[in-house]
Amino acid sequence: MKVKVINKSQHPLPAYQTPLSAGLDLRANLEDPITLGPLERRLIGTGLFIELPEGFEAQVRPRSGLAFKHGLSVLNTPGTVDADYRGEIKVLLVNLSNEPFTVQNGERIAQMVIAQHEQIRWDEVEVLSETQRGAGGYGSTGKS
Ligand SMILES: O=c1ccn([C@H]2C[C@H](O)[C@@H](COP(=O)(O)OP(=O)(O)OP(=O)(O)O)O2)c(=O)[nH]1
Ligand SMILES: [Mg+2]
Repeated sequence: MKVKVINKSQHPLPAYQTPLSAGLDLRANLEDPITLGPLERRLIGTGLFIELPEGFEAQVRPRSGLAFKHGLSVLNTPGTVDADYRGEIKVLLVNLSNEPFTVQNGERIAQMVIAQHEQIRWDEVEVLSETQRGAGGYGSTGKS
């Protein structure tokens, strides 16, 4: 599927790193490096603007390597980029470690997965169907 994109960043377009990758790595588009202290969060621009077809969203997710090695995550993961959004795609990065982390210009800080979704119409009723689970949740089925 083709997706319209405007690239105002200093970097190449996000690319799939392997043939079957789901995520396109997003690069920080910065004038200067940004240091995130412990528990600090920053909205980091990518310089990218996209036009998704109706029925699609882009999900902004953490990279597991950065999470594992440096405690870096995406605070609102999965971030939701709506198909009618025309602003810059941004990444809400958070440092969940005890050490400061410096984001360099061009660093791959998150990944974006394009996903299909439904829009619903409500069918408001008084009763829902009965199921084995019923209202059980939060560990109701036990551990083993
Ligand atoms: O990680 C993200 C999440 C959102 N957005 C952009 C695209 C999205 O369409 C818009 C609004 O996001 P969301 O609906 O999550 O935020 P909100 O707090 O509900 O704001 P709004 O009232 O503008 O919908 O912000 C990003 O660029 N990156
Ligand atoms: Mg919203």
